[in-house]
Amino acid sequence: MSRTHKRTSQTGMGASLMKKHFGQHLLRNPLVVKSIVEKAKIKPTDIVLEIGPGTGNLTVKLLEKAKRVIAIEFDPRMVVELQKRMQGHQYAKKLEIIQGDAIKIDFPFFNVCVANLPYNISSPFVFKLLTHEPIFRHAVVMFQREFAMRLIARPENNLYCRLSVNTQLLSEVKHLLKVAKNNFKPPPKVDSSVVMIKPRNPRPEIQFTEWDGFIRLCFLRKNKTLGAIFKQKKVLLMLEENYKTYTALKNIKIPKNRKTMKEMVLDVLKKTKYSDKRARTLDIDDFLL
Ligand SMILES: C[S@@+](CC[C@H](N)C(=O)[O-])C[C@H]1O[C@@H](n2cnc3c(N)ncnc32)[C@H](O)[C@@H]1O
Repeated sequence: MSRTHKRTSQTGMGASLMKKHFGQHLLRNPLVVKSIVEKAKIKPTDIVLEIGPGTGNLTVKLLEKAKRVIAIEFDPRMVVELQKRMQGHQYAKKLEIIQGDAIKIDFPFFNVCVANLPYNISSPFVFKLLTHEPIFRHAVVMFQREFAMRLIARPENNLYCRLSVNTQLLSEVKHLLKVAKNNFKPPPKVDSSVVMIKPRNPRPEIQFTEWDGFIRLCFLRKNKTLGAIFKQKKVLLMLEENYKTYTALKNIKIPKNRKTMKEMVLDVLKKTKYSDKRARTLDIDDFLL
């Protein structure tokens, strides 16, 4: 049933065992657990990937619906707690626990992902989901409320940012549920939200690392126009560096007659008349032009 990265199954885990840096805020309201599992729309043939099962509050409910659950848990003590809970459980055989860091481990094949996530890994986790192959059906994930709002923010909204653009480019993202902090033990400092991330299938044909580097620069100064941002030498150098790192990483040969990033970006800005626009006002399709 388990291993370390290392795959290795409600306990009364004492508060003293909770590790702050692991973001261990366990769901204590069964109604919230039920609602998350319902929203995940799991089919009996599904393989579910759960990130951060903790003591298994969500896990046991996922096991009732899925063909298999693969759970990745970083904290070895939580793994032990979960194994204890699963001893003699009717669905113990359907569960596989992998002990390790969900950000570093290659995900196994799955159809649906469910996670009450430790908030400190939200950004790298979303990035990993959005670029994951093969494309899965959807993910239902609990985030800190403000992070969730950034994922779904639209142009002109204060929270609209690089994360919103990347997420909405690669997925349909929907707010599902507000979860107040008193539903957790111990309660976190802020409220949370559950979000559905449904990857676009097929995925838009972009080179993500390069694209992300470009979007990062567009949002570098929220109140500056794109023209002003891309006039800066420093920014153009960063673009060029991004491009070189990317091509080296992917072993791509740089064509001799290629335009420099400066030429390319200034061309696009001129053609699209975006020089006077600010990134916070542009929708995904505008960036794709
Ligand atoms: C917010 S708790 C959720 C626990 C449980 N799913 C629940 O809802 O009650 C987050 C869990 O993720 C685990 N965790 C923290 N960082 C992790 C990482 N990088 N990879 C996998 N699990 C991690 C924590 O140890 C903890 O068990």
